[in-house]
Amino acid sequence: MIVLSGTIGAGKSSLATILSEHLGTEAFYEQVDDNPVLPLFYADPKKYAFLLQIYFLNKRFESIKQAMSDDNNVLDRSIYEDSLFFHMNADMGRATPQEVKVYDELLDNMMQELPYAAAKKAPDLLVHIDISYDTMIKRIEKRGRDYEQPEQDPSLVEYYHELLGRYDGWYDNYDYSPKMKIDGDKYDFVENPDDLKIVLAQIDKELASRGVVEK
Ligand SMILES: Nc1ncnc2c1ncn2[C@@H]1O[C@H](COP(=O)(O)OP(=O)(O)OP(=O)(O)O)[C@@H](O)[C@H]1O
Ligand SMILES: Nc1nc(=O)c2ncn([C@H]3C[C@H](O)[C@@H](CO)O3)c2[nH]1
Repeated sequence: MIVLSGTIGAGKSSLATILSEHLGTEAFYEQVDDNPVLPLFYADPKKYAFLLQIYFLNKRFESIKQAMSDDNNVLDRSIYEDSLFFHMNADMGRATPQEVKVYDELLDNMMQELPYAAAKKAPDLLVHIDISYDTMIKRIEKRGRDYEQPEQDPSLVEYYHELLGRYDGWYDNYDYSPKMKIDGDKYDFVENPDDLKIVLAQIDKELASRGVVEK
């Protein structure tokens, strides 16, 4: 299983579709537009941060179990990033220490079950899409989900800066599997076919060097 990581609007869903088609495998997506808790969270983060987190954790576990059935299936965000989001929100006062404790213990418990439930514990490769704040905002505007727009809620400017800052340290410390970075500012793999070729070649090279066989 290949896992994509990156901040909001980095292009994970787009790359998951492209990469799974390229490899002839299946993509597994984070539930967003049909997620009933997400709009509630953006409207009242303090009230809904914990519920949203449990929702994502449950869905992610389900996706991982399915995606792990093939080496080259593509998952469009890692379970470790869910934890990053939650701890950031908790540090912003949107979850109590008790909620954090319950979440961390539940996550730990679920991770211990993964090798049995999914036959494997870690992804074969993590592909991190790295983007700047400006790119992030452009993509969020392009996609146009109301509740994500800083124009509607100016406090999101700080939220997004904080999130991006945490992602840098997160990627540097990530050591659950082999990892690689894609420059999402430089390569417009959604609209530019030449850029897409370069990005796919970078991933193919990494997969080959890791001995993950292409279909
Ligand atoms: N490399 C790219 N070049 C140009 N546009 C892009 C690129 N990547 C993504 N986009 C556009 O940015 C928007 C967000 O992309 P996408 O939904 O793939 O992001 P995501 O990382 O899955 O976001 P989220 O974490 O919020 O689910 C979409 O409109 C998409 O078409
Ligand atoms: N609070 C919180 N915790 C998560 O684990 C999490 N994962 C994703 N998201 C939000 C970001 C995008 O708006 C949208 C799509 O990625 O969902 C999250 N929000």
